[in-house]
Amino acid sequence: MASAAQRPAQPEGATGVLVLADGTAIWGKGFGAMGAAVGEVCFNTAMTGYQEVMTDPSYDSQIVTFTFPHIGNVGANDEDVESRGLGAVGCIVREEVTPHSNFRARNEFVEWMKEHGKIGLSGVDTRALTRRVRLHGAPNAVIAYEPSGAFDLDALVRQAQEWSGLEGLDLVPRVSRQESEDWRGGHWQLGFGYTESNRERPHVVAIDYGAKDNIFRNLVKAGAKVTVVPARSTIDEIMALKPEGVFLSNGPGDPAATGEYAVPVIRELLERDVPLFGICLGHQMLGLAAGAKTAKMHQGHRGANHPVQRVGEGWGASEGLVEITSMNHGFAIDAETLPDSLEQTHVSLFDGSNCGIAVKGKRAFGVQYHPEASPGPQDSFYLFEKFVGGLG
Ligand SMILES: NC(=O)CC[C@H](N)C(=O)O
Repeated sequence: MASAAQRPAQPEGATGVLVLADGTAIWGKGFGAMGAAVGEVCFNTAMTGYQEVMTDPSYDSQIVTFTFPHIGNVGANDEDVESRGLGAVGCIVREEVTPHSNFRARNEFVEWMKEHGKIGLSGVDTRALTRRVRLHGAPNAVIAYEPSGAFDLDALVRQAQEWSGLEGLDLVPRVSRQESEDWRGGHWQLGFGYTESNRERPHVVAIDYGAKDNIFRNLVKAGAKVTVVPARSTIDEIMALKPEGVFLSNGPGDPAATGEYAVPVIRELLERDVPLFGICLGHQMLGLAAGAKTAKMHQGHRGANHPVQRVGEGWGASEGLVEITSMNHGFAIDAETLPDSLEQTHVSLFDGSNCGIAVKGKRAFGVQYHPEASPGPQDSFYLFEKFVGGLG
């Protein structure tokens, strides 16, 4: 740990700080909610969609460094959110947030951050921080905002050091719905907002491990009736809803730490030949249920421009098709551990890591990336059509 003497002095006017578990203090200007929050520092390379990123429940216990320097300049609205205020605990940005300029804005980003209890830090050399994450992996840290500028750095360092880290941590119970929900919202249209659907089938039961709302909107857009159920729903509770397919959502934390309640249910669904579609955490847990293993990545993949190649038979492999995708994950299925029952359908063109699996002989597949985008490109919508279109 860096001693107080090794740390650069607090600059004049600094009201925010990021303190890494190794004792490094990175100063800036605080905004949003006051206080301190612990999490893993990651970086996201998307140029747009900061509200969606900040409200993606998969980011629970993470502090997002935005590599794009101008964040907050389209303000905040009530529509571009992916959950009811869950998601990242804080964000780090290069430039100070300026007043918004956008016809859809209803609020300033700094006010919105405050209302959602999220801490912001601006004026940080985000290139240097991103480089540090790339070279040394994602550090545990505390982000803190105190308008008076009075910080107890030693206490913040201790807080960062005492945190368990994401590996082995199950965060799903914190973010999952506690009650089932009849989901009706469809896609968004300029001037109309979100559309509504009254379809009754095919019926998809979506297990909420910390889901992004746009996944449900995409299922609706693809023609499904969606019932969202809590993460700890039992196999009997799920089957009582007579699902024609079950969707396994994204979510925060370590997939291997959910093994006690989520993975056995997924294994049972597989045995009963229920069609399955998993995204991100749901994909990882589908892999675990089928016998594969997951591992923590060095720095993870987060952004809206990640190229993925289709390599599976019947998935466009022969045409060499590539999708540009939205990603947010720090764990991945280790392709070396895929059992014979699983086929690798997609791989990352950045590092060759696993990005898709299909269970041979069953209608069950998953992707590591976010085909619902939000933010990001919509190249992968075909996956929703493939899942919903194949039901019933
Ligand atoms: N977006 C997600 O579902 C993330 C899955 C998992 N928490 C990971 O970081 O890899």
